[in-house]
Amino acid sequence: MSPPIDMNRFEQIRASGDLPSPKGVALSVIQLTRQQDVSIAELARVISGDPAFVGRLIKAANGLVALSRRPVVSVQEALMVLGLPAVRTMVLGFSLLSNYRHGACRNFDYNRFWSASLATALATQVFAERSRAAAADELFSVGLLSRVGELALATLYPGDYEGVLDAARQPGAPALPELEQAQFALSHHELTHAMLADWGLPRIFVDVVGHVEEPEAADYAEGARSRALLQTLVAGRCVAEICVSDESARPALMPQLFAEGGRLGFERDCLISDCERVVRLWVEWGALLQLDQKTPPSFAELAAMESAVIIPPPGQAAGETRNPPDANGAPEHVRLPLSSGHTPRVLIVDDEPRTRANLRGVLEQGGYEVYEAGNGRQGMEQALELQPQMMILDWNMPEMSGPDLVRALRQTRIGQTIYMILLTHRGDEEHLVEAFDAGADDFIAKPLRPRVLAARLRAGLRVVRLQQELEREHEEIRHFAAQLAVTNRRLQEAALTDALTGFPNRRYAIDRIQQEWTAAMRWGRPLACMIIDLDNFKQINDTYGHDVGDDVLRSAADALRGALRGQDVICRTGGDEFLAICPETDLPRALTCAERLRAALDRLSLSAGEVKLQISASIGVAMRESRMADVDALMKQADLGAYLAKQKGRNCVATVQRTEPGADGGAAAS
Ligand SMILES: Nc1nc2c(ncn2[C@@H]2O[C@H](COP(=O)(O)OP(=O)(O)OP(=O)(O)O)[C@@H](O)[C@H]2O)c(=O)[nH]1
Repeated sequence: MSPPIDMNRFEQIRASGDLPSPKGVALSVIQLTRQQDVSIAELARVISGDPAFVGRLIKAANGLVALSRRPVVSVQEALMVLGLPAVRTMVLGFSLLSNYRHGACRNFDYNRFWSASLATALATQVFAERSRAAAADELFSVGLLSRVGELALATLYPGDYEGVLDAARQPGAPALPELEQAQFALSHHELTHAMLADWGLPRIFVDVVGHVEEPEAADYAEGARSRALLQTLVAGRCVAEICVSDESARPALMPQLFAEGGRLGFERDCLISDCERVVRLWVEWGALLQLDQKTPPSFAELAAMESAVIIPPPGQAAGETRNPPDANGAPEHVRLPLSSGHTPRVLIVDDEPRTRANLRGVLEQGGYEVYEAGNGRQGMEQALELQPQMMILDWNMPEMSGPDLVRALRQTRIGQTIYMILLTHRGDEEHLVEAFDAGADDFIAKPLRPRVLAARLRAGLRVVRLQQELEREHEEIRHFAAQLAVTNRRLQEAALTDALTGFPNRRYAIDRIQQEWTAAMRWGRPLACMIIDLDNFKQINDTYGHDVGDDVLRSAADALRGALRGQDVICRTGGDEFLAICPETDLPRALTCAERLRAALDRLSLSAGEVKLQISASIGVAMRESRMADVDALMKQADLGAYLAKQKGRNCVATVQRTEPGADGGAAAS
């Protein structure tokens, strides 16, 4: 049973028009894929209007063929590899990612949300290859969208959701879905479920996603596909949680990952190697999507230190993982500028107003922007909110001592880079060691001497500036690497593409048919190919000029593309010659397909100015036979077929192989 959804409530929300929804090219692609008779060519044309999506689609397709074939380089090929349902959901996911990467809900960390969704997508995909729960390509998108209800609530009700997220963070607060129900009469996972159903995702995925927050409540039978799917997705989310958590919180999440992996029947080593692969993909994808990611985890190291002692954050018991920090866990959304050109921000945390006033005086004289907090808890909140470059903290304070605050902050991503100076009345060795062990950068004994304090701050500032410089360089490198990846892909694509028709070129064709040959040999599967040679094309060039010849070639390519089956690959191998590679195809089927291509060219109506042009092609067809030595022998047979077709008077299909079922040799013309 899926969780109950108040559809009236959902309809009201949908009617508001504010739900996250695909836009632009993505919307056109989704509408096109709903049509029964959409051609791959038409879809590829629309997709090519969004270069960012082209890159992501090709990368996703390569993720699937990486182990078995040469890289996918064109949109057409990517569409063939992925299939329409997967492409549709993928377009949806990427469109939402592009359009909803920022928003108005201040407590909702959009970057963390997408970073976690991406990791879920990749982990679910990688695990699915092992668990065989579903086609890995579809699971990528299901993973990417599996928490879209959270984004929807943040988009629909930014102000109210801010309050709900805040309330959920308080110690002893009810679970987030309960708070959401109370506020909006709908929880985020119910909304996810309703949105996926509304977008037309396959029923099985919608149901499974509906159960992912409470898998134990799902009553799927042992061995059922839904059960395996749900388990795969739950394990995927577990990996994602580790990826987006602070380094200090990660070890505590490992036992849960091992438990989920165990439920899937994965050996510990296989699980870890899968997770390491997920991390590599997550880093690559994160750069491509320009997400600001946490330092990637090493699952091998985390597995090795599973027994290490974990210091729990305040208010949480060691090993407690029931409510791990989620996309809304830490208020990391405020990214204040870190440039060295800006006035450095200093936060003073001290419960004595007089000390704060003294410090403020010294700091303001030094040109710092000064903020104050009167106790440790406020200090924690303000540090995360303001992201100061430096903090001066008193040792003894109510609620949370200075060293405890330093320790807690060092566990957060923001707190790791703040330069922290602890103040104390005592300057003995024991205090000094304790201060540095807690994670402080410096230590000053009271009473404060303004000149000494100013000198210490200047020294600290040098460290801060160096850190900022490093961070900026990292940022530039990340950005540069992402651009380089895109440029490389474009170059690779250009090197293997025929500029006139957009088809893969001869170089690609030779590689590709060799790979299909090897795969067909290995698995004992049929493989056919055809050589399509336009008839009397020289005459067109000679009579109407090269430009008209080019137009004819483009039109012929479009006609071939539209008439070809999804699994076939077509390349331009010469001036007026094309090669179609047809995996899993025997000779009779290849002949039928060739006849369809011939008819498509014959039907073409072209013109050169006022003159109507008629074109045709001679097509030679051949199929792999066990006696053939290599792929060249196959191509040779197809060539002979094309020659035979020319001999027979052109505009026809021919083969030099026997066409009776089961024939594996001989020579007969069709
Ligand atoms: N317009 C144009 N013509 C090209 C291109 N590449 C090759 N050609 C021409 O294509 C023609 C191919 O002619 P042939 O190989 O003699 O064959 P055909 O005229 O089609 O005759 P049959 O194959 O015997 O039917 C030549 O005239 C080439 O110059 C190109 O990119 N654009």
